[in-house]
Amino acid sequence: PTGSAETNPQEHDIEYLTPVSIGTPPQVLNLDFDTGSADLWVFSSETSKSAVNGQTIYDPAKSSTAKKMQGYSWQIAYGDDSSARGDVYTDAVTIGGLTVSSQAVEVAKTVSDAFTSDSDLDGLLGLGFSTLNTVEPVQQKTFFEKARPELDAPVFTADLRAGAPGHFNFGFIDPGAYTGNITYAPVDNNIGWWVWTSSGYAVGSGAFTNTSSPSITDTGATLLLLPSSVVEDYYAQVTGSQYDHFLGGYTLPCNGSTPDFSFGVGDSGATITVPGRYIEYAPTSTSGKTCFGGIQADDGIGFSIYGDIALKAAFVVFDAGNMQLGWASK
Ligand SMILES: NCc1ccc(-c2ccco2)nc1
Repeated sequence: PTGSAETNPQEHDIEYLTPVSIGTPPQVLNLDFDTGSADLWVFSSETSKSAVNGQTIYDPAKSSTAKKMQGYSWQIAYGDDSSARGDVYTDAVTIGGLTVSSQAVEVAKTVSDAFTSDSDLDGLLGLGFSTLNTVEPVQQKTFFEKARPELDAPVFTADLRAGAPGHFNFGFIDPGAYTGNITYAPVDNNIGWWVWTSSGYAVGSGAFTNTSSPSITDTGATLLLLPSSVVEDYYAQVTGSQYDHFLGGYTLPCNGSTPDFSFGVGDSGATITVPGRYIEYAPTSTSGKTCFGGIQADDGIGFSIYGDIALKAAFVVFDAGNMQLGWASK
């Protein structure tokens, strides 16, 4: 079997939400597919009423296939300081025609304010390695790891688009979704993320700088976070850019003249080019003249984070069979 689901950008492409059917009869929730975590959690009938603000909830009592995992619980905190916790059920979960009959569905009892404020997001679906899963007393598998043995191929792909619907596919690589070749880099899953080594970068039409940096590919992150040396080099070539201490990041004119950013994959010279307009991430004020930069520093994290700003420019293959990450232009 395979699965193919359309994923939709929220305002400013801050996150991408994908419809997921849970239970019998199906309850459809819009989830943030996150290769940077491994919990599938949802707003639910158990979520404190004051914390629900327009989200669609999953109610296990209305599902004939829901089973409570007695004594199981979960609690998660993300890099942006958002968090959630609750109980665990198993139920049927279907994504783009692909069904896992008994998937751990983590129902939220409490969520942090940031989730309450995001009325479009009904939960997250982790696509990181299950060693990151927070369920106790026994860690649970992700949807992909549960589906993997049945898939035509042990892969899933992300095809995010700037301001337009894209796709998450499971079990196959769509040859029509990319141009040129897919270049693969080995993945080290020891810390649970999809970790690979970027080989360098170029600014605009400038020379390529060879510099290896450990990176994670994170569909649940909005921006492209890179080593400060790279970020300083990039913005030094962006007229009118500056570091805004109040905002805690670089800003630049949103005037369409921002240079592209290219990053290297593997040592065969393959690169992915992020158009400069993607790096004019979002206006910092109603005047719309200044934008917050889509490229920021990865200081203090320990590796670079290739989030949606980079992913929008590529077709990405998460190949668990060969433990490798494939990048292609599109
Ligand atoms: N990188 C995982 C992730 C995804 C979304 C969110 C989030 C917070 C408020 C709304 O959304 N936080 C963390």
